[in-house]
Amino acid sequence: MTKVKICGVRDVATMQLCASLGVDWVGFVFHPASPRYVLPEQARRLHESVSGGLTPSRVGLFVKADDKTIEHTLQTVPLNVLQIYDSVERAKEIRSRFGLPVWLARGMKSASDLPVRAEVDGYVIEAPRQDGDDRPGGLGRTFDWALTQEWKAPAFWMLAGGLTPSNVQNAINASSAPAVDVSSGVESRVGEKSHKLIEQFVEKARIRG
Ligand SMILES: O=C(O)c1ccccc1NCC(=O)[C@H](O)[C@H](O)COP(=O)(O)O
Repeated sequence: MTKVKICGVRDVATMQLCASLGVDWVGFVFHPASPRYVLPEQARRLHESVSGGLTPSRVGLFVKADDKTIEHTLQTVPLNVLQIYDSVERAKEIRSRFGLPVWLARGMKSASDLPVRAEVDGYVIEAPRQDGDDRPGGLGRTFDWALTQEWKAPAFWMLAGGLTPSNVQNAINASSAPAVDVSSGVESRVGEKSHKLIEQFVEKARIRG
């Protein structure tokens, strides 16, 4: 079954919905410029609101964050994975310093942007940045999913960027992605998750193509 990550979770009700649906990962955005930003203390409260049962793994998103920021975050909320918007070298450094799996986000302009060696634990394969973007992800923008169809992925990866309940099945079929990641496509407005859209997305993503 295709795995699902719901990114940009900011409120208890959405966290609890993700847990009840058996979502595989939730993403907390620790990038202050994001409309989905959460403080580490908020993320801890979200985590505590579902702990005890079967809970989604917690992915922390960091954009060019320094060690101090990551350290403070990890002291406040237990994370399972660090999703990094930075260089391969910095991603490796973070992995060895904090001892947690690191996923590196990669924007796809062409198939040559696809990683050929496993430099980190996983890749979030998404749309490329464009001039004027105020953040590196969570922009609801797609790319050509067929780029990954024949790719021999060297490590775990997930497909991200512009996915919605309406296109996620096509996206999985076209890309052969083992996991999908969504934020904007399950929101009623930027930063506000829609429970109905999350339920629809999870259901569609799990249908075998
Ligand atoms: O969501 C943000 O505002 C954000 C800010 C900085 C770095 C990453 C951010 N989001 C990444 C994601 O939510 C997902 O990994 C992915 O890009 C899916 O985004 P979307 O196209 O909105 O579904």
